[in-house]
Amino acid sequence: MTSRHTTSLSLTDVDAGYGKVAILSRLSFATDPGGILTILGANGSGKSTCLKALMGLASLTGGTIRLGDEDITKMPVHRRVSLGLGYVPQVDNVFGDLSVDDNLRMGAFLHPQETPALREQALELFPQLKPHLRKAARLLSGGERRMLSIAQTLMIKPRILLMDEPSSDLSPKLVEEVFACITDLRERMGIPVLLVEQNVTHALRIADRVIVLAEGSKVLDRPTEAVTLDELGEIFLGRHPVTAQQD
Ligand SMILES: Nc1ncnc2c1ncn2[C@@H]1O[C@H](COP(=O)(O)OP(=O)(O)OP(=O)(O)O)[C@@H](O)[C@H]1O
Repeated sequence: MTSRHTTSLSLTDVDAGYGKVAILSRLSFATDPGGILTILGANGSGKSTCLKALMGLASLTGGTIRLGDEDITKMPVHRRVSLGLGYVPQVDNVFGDLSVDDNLRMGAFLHPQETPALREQALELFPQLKPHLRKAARLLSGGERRMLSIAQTLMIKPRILLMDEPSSDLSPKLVEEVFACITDLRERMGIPVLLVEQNVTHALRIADRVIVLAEGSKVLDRPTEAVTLDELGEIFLGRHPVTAQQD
């Protein structure tokens, strides 16, 4: 693991939402260097909003966000990206009419001289893309497009990856493949991952730590081995006492 990836991304007492609609309430946590932290919660609990707040895509009405020692609370999205926040949104962000290769090359806009090396590294992690390099991205399968979306984000040399439901709308086989890729990129590149997921079983299998949100607030924050599926089920159904501390 390189020192690039030891940076922590942290939120302190963050209130955020959309215009006047408040969604997140006094949310605080920090990522662990090189680990996979998963954010779980029922539909509408604020998981995606949390990633959007970190990227500057939701409105913050309170609190601070830091990347390492740097206060990024008021930074525009493009500066957060240039500092190394890699965001893979839930909806594919690939350019359908461009070839797979051009999509990858465009991802390297921050490091144009390093395009060939970054491209090679991305294709090593996602060999499934190699036979399709000349194909328009819209012709890829859902799973291949998801992989291209992750590979394209890797081209910015992220210090941390924020992934919003990478398994959504994929067949069970493709879900396995995407999760294997996430584990692989953590192991081979040491990039910390903040993973929002609906697929609780898979997320628990690969994550080092789990945060659960309910109605925009953190109600659980623990190492994965200290979390049970029964307990999560109770929280999702709203029948569990609030235990926000990391214990
Ligand atoms: N652009 C928006 N404007 C207003 N409200 C929004 C907007 N986007 C999301 N919301 C609302 O914010 C709340 C939290 O949504 P969010 O997408 O963060 O939840 P989530 O936990 O990721 O849900 P899911 O698992 O269903 O994707 C929901 O009530 C949603 O309707």
